[in-house]
Amino acid sequence: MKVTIVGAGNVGASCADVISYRGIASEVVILDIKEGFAEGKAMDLMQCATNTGFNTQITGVTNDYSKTANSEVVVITSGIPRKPGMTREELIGINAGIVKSVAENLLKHSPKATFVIVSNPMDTMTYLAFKSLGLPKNKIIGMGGALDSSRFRYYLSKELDIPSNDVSAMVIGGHGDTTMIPLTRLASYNGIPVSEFLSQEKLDKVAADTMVGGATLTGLLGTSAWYAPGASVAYLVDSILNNQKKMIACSVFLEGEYGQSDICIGVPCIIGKNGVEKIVDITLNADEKAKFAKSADAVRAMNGDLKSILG
Ligand SMILES: NC(=O)C1=CN([C@@H]2O[C@H](COP(=O)(O)OP(=O)(O)OC[C@H]3O[C@@H](n4cnc5c(N)ncnc54)[C@H](O)[C@@H]3O)[C@@H](O)[C@H]2O)C=CC1
Ligand SMILES: O=C([O-])CC(=O)C(=O)O
Repeated sequence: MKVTIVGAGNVGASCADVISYRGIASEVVILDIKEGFAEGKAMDLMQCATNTGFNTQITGVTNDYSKTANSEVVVITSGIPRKPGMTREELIGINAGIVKSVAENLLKHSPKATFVIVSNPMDTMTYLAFKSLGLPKNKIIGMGGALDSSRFRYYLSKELDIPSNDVSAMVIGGHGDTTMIPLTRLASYNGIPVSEFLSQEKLDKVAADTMVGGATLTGLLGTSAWYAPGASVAYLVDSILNNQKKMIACSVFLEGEYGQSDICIGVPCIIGKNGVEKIVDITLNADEKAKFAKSADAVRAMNGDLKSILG
């Protein structure tokens, strides 16, 4: 099973690391535009093989798309990350052109691949990929919800003083500081609603911390996060390649679900060998519905900036 990751930077390399370490794919190709960079990352990662015990073959290439041929999954992390004080949306000017050309090159060599879009602003980059590639909607998946949900579970677990894996919780909506919707009402501690254990004030603080989780890390690190993003992409790729049919919040093209159309935004999806196997259209309460509509308005406004690039 072959996976290509474009962008050998922080997120791309971290993703390749988790995919190989966990044996998710037999072959990983990392491609970057910077001469020698992907080759160097691949060599460094391959030199982990004997000490961590993996058998995945990792190859690095400089802009040679022929080496990506017949990948089952392609991951796009190429583009610039934000710096402290910036929003993800500010990256659109540079990243849109990069994502479009990278996606088109990948498609030429792997026409059957499922595309996973990571570059920010992710929902708009996913919409761009969907509109420019002409692939069926199940083949284009934006990664953001898996990461945001893991941060939500982290913040809840800290507040509850329990292991993260005992928390079940999901974030839907846009992958932006103000557009994410942590579904607090549905979050549970081993099946028991978290509202049984935490005050509304504490739950509101957890939701607010989750929404700015990426910005908090960008402030601390000087660039955006990579370990949890890389692991979240690997988790998604695992569900595709190994047909796990996990339910994961992903940015996907909607046609009426959640009252929205002609937009890519985060909703719960069943992810398997066909990419998006199913969109899980749950009933939101009035407050959640209003938040979702507002989030979609913001994402749609950002998509409007693609007019010149989509023609
Ligand atoms: N959706 C999500 O949840 C997350 C998204 N991101 C986004 O992922 C992107 C990458 O972040 P990092 O890895 O931290 O950045 P980075 O700067 O470490 O790596 C980006 C890599 O892309 C390469 N690149 C640029 N243009 C290219 C092209 N045309 N073809 C091939 N490679 C190209 C660069 O040379 C660089 O190595 C950013 O846009 C960031 O905002 C980051 C974390 C989470
Ligand atoms: O915060 C950023 O810019 C990168 C990202 O999307 C995340 O870590 O959630």
